[in-house]
Amino acid sequence: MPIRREHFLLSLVMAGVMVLCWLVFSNCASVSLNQVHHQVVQNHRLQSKQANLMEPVLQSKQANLMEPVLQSKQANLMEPVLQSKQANLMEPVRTDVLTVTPWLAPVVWEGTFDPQVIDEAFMSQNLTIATTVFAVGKYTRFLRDFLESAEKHFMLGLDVHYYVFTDMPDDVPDNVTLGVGRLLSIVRVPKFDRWQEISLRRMEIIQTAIKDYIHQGANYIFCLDVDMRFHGRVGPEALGRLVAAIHPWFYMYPRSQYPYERRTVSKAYIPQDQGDFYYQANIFGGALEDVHRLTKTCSEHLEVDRSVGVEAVWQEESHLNWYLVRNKPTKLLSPEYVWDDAKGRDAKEIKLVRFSSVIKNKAEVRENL
Ligand SMILES: CC(=O)N[C@H]1[C@@H](OP(=O)(O)OP(=O)(O)OC[C@H]2O[C@@H](n3ccc(=O)[nH]c3=O)[C@H](O)[C@@H]2O)O[C@H](CO)[C@H](O)[C@@H]1O
Ligand SMILES: [Mn+2]
Repeated sequence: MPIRREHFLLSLVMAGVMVLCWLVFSNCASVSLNQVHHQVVQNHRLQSKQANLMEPVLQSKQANLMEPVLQSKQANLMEPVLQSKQANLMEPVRTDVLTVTPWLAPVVWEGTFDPQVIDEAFMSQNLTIATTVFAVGKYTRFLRDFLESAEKHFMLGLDVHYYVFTDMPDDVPDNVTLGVGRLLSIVRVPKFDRWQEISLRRMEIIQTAIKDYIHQGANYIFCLDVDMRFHGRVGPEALGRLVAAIHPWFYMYPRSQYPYERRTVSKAYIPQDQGDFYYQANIFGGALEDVHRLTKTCSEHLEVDRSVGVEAVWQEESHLNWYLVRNKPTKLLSPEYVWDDAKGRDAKEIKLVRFSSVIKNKAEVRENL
């Protein structure tokens, strides 16, 4: 019996050892399973964060990794920057002349603008500038110099469409080389008996032309005399909604001495105490709509004057001045843009003559002198 008892005890100890072993083993297994599970979760988390790795967002930004970082940031240096050369803009360049009107329109003088900044601002806009010029009767002789000098200085880099109004299309020079993007159309017009009539009828013809065909193919229009020559840049700095030029003979005078129409019977009448500047009709322009309104109003007023037998003292120029008292130009051109060769080159405020009237023998070229 004692032997059986020993066997029983031995079996009990072995069973205990086995249970212990099982417990130890099962505990180890569960630890390692937990660890695996944990790793899987961790891996899953990492992968989910990197789900977009296949999209080359970061890589494309770093495509030029071999290039120094600063250079890649400066890649845009090659693009034009609208940067004035003048480091301190608070120092006025011109102190000898008026550069802004009381209604805050700029007056364009040499030094008041940076040609490069202006060109960069306008060149990308694909602008077309319609340009009217009348050459009636003997005035066709001025066309060659006018056109050749315009091709050297007028709105270079922009598209220009010249409209030459003439009674003698055969006298329009056909061998003036026009630059790329520049066109010339000849429009036949009647010749009136008096030079004054030829000059003032331009308002009516221009307003009809803008309405009928010019407005379709242009952004701006300039209306120019033909007995003129370009000597210097007349570029997009001259563009604006309504642009007029200050007459070279009157800019130093007080307004009471301007040669406005002073007879109340004329529609161009301006009282002694009114008016800003005296503008010359040799060059005016602007947006098509604004110049259309100007030429239409002036031609209607010229017609009213005609009906009562009145002709303003300086014909269409008097009516232009009347209109501009009530409709202020948004940009004014200094007399650099409408000089007169008869005034010489001594005026110290004129740093650059850009466009000027040539000296002509009026008795010879005009119809009724
Ligand atoms: C200094 C002076 O006197 N200036 C006045 C004079 O300018 P202008 O002496 O500049 O007038 P102008 O003889 O140049 O005539 C104006 C423009 O009309 C055209 N044209 C004129 C006549 C002609 O037979 N054929 C022809 O084609 C041509 O485009 C010419 O450029 O007359 C203008 C017209 O009223 C203005 O009154 C000006 O202020
Ligand atoms: Mn003229």
